[in-house]
Amino acid sequence: MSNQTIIETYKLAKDVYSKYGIDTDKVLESLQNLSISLHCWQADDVGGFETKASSIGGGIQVTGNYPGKANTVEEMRADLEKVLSLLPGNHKLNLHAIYGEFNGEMVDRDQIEVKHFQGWIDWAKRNNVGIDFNATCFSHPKAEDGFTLSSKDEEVRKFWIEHVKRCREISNEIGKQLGQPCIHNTWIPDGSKDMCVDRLGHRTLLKASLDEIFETEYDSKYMKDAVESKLFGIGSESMVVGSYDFYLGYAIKNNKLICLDNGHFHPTEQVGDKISSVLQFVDEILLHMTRGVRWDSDHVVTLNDESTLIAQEVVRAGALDKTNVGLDFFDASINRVGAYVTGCRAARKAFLLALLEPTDLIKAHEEKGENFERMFLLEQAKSLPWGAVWDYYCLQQQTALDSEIIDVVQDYEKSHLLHRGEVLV
Ligand SMILES: C[C@H](O)[C@H](O)[C@@H](O)C(=O)CO
Ligand SMILES: [Mn+2]
Repeated sequence: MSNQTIIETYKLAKDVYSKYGIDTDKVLESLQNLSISLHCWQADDVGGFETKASSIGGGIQVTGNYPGKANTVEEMRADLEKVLSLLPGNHKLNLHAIYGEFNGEMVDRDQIEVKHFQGWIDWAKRNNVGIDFNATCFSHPKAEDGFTLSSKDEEVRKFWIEHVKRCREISNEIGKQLGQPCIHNTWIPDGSKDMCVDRLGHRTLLKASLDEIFETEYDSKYMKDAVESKLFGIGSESMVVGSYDFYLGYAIKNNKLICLDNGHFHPTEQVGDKISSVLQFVDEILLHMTRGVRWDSDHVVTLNDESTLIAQEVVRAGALDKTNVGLDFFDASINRVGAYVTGCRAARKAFLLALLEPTDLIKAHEEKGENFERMFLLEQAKSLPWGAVWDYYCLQQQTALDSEIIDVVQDYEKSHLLHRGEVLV
């Protein structure tokens, strides 16, 4: 499609939306202000750059051995730069602590420092992105029995407390250097495969660990804390210490962000439905947008009912400025750059659709009890010409159109990904 056709089609779409009271130019401004945090771990199957790499643990699993995994920090940065070039809008990079540059040194998790992440901070400046950060409390010998911050082994618990404290300190420094808040998210794998009778004991220990970790207060200009719950993991099917009840209570009481990962709930629960509830009690939320498929919480995001409802509920609540959008998926069975591009573009499309929704009109019907009319308009909104608005946005942002993505990703696969070492699973 020529640029001229895209512009003309956009004008027609703009006209259609204006009849529903929607100003598409304003919508695109809001969409541009939405920053999406791109998780680094899709590039290398949650491997990281520690010298003594442990295999992935903590109840998460990556399946597949598609060629082209990023094996070095340079390869990962090249992939991320390629991905960013194919995404419209603003972004952050979401780093895990295992992605430091340790230069062949064995640096254990309780020893990490800002200097190990300086290369990423400089890279972020060059690429005009912010950074978010995560303690890595899994894939480590001291996490092998399934407990970290809630461990009854005091030495193990102290080790992980020190790790998370250091991660918060690093996050604060990242925020200072980049001049924007770095969200530090705490997710731990702790849980039990089978019936655990001392749930109270483990949860009491987790609370005590978090209280100790959060004793140091940082300026929210530079760093903010989030806590992430989970329903179950592989090997923690019967009890997860950091459950939703636990962390929602903790976040409300201690003024932390609650991280809502939509792969971490029962499949019939809707994270979209939780947003207007939790926002009554917490100032901000962190989203981990993902796609749960049966037992797996981490398939690539698509524009499905779930991602759509999440975005709609954020926008309907007027809560874009209270919502930090992150992605969380890892699929090693397909081209990883393609996975990023699909997932991130789908997440942004969900927000575009939500911003284009004629919510005031629909609400007016709802308030009159006209529920057929509400349902019909919601259906109609699905086929309004939002694709024309998306294409125009991509053009405006000087990034590839959907129709160009497959070729670009295939070219990169041929020129870069296929020349990398074999992925051994
Ligand atoms: C690697 C991430 O920290 C991890 O996916 C976490 O956010 C999670 O969702 C665990 O299931
Ligand atoms: Mn997550």
